[in-house]
Amino acid sequence: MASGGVILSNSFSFYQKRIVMSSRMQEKNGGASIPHVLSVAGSDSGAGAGIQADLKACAARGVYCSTVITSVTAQNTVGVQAVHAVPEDFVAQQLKSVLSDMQVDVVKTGMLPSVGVVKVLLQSLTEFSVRALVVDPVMVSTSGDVLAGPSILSTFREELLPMANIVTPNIKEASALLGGIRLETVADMRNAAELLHALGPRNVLVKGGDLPDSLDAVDIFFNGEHFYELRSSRIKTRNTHGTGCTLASCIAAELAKGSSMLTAVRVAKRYVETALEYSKDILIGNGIQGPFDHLLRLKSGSQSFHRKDAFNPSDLFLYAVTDSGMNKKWGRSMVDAVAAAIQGGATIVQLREKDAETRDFLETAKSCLAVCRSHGVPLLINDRVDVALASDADGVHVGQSDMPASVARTLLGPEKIIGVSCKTIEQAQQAWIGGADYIGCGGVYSTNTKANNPTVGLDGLKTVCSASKLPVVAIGGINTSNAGTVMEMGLPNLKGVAVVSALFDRENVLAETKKLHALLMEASSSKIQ
Ligand SMILES: Cc1ncc(COP(=O)(O)OP(=O)(O)O)c(N)n1
Ligand SMILES: Cc1nc(C(=O)O)sc1CCOP(=O)(O)O
Ligand SMILES: [Mg+2]
Repeated sequence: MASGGVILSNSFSFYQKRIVMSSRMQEKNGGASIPHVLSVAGSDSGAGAGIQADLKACAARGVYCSTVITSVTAQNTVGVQAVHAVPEDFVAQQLKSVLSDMQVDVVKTGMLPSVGVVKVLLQSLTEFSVRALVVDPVMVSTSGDVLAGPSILSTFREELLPMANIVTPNIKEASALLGGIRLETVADMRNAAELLHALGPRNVLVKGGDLPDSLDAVDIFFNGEHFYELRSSRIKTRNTHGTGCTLASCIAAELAKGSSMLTAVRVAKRYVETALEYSKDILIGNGIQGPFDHLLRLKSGSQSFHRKDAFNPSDLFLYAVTDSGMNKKWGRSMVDAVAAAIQGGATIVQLREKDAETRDFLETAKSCLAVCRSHGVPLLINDRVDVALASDADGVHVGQSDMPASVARTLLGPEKIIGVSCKTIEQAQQAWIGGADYIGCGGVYSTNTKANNPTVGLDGLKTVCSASKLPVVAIGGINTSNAGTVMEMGLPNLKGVAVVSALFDRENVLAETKKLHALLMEASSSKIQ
């Protein structure tokens, strides 16, 4: 790991490269790589927090979790009765055993009970590279018991935080890390986030759950450039033991899957909120603070947790955008057209129904969603956030004159996919700030499908791709004669092409999609060589 932390890019190239690099080994072993978090934390015998919470949170998010135990606590819903620190050289041995054998994507830290343990961890991170370090600076348990003494503060400040991609203190921890400053308002939290950021972590999340007099739980996320006030409703429950560990583990899990930092934080907050709501009435233990149930999705049947988890940018590879006029012209239903495109190799579908009545659009969306879900292909809705919400589609695509991405994000929540059309660097930057997952850039060539659409050309595409912090899909006049040219340019962040007429203004959607898919595969393999 480079000093100053691991650069966690918003592009997924490192992750994808790692998969490619390890694929030979997997082929040999006949297996597939899965995202991997290593939790370096203490054990909680009551299993609400610590290593046990981390294991459950990662399992719930579909990520493998290995563990290095720094301390064993005798603990229940009443409090911490005893702490037994694991000897530092044995912590070092555990780190070596895991990191020398397994490809860990993200390390997440919890209870680090001594300066020696922090040093051992830092030493391991210089020897074995990982993609990101998530630091939950655990100092005091939710029951008020001290888990790491004041002697450790300077090591946290001077050595651990500069290595972190994100640090996630609550109000008390932020205050302790900053020499005991008072944190009583959201403005104080912003100030604390800025001061903590100056210590070196790339991102800071100050958790305001303990802030007095607020109806919502407000957390401040600061990435060194922008502040985000992330609000979630305060759930009335005694079952909040382990929320900090769970949030940090979930952030680590989402990062391991390839999410951007802001998306990881948003998804993690939503997951914790949902888990608290789901478990608010369960009764475990007789103390004042109980654990919650991390594995709700195994029981709830909730659709939102069954969707393929985070957005995968490689889904943009062959993006089929429908047009009802074209399908009518060729005498087929929207569902048949979508099914044929998926069979031909489309990796994501957008319903672009400009003239549909709302009720018809909703019914079509539900039918198409059933087809898409059965093939694991995401379905997005063009323009209509209401239809996306009502149909439980996987997200929306919005343009510059549609609903802003930030508003769509608020309405749809962190787990849905949001795409934004961008022709300029400024629009791409705004899409990223607004919480979009990808951008569509065009018209690359002139098109008859969208009236009065300015063409940006290959140069405009190159400019936007080079500056974008988000994955890009090219659109506009793309067909089997020019898709190869677009992809062979090897533009940064360009993940694929979006097409309307080249698939749907044709007699045989299946054959045309297959042709385009084969061509894209060829173009991307020639790009790798
Ligand atoms: C993938 C993708 N990129 C761009 C667009 C265009 O969206 P917008 O600018 O909102 O124009 P309309 O499609 O609404 O006419 C898109 N739909 N998909
Ligand atoms: C819907 C859309 N958006 C564009 C943009 O430039 O943002 S171009 C376009 C139409 C693309 O259709 P075809 O593949 O038939 O050219
Ligand atoms: Mg639009």
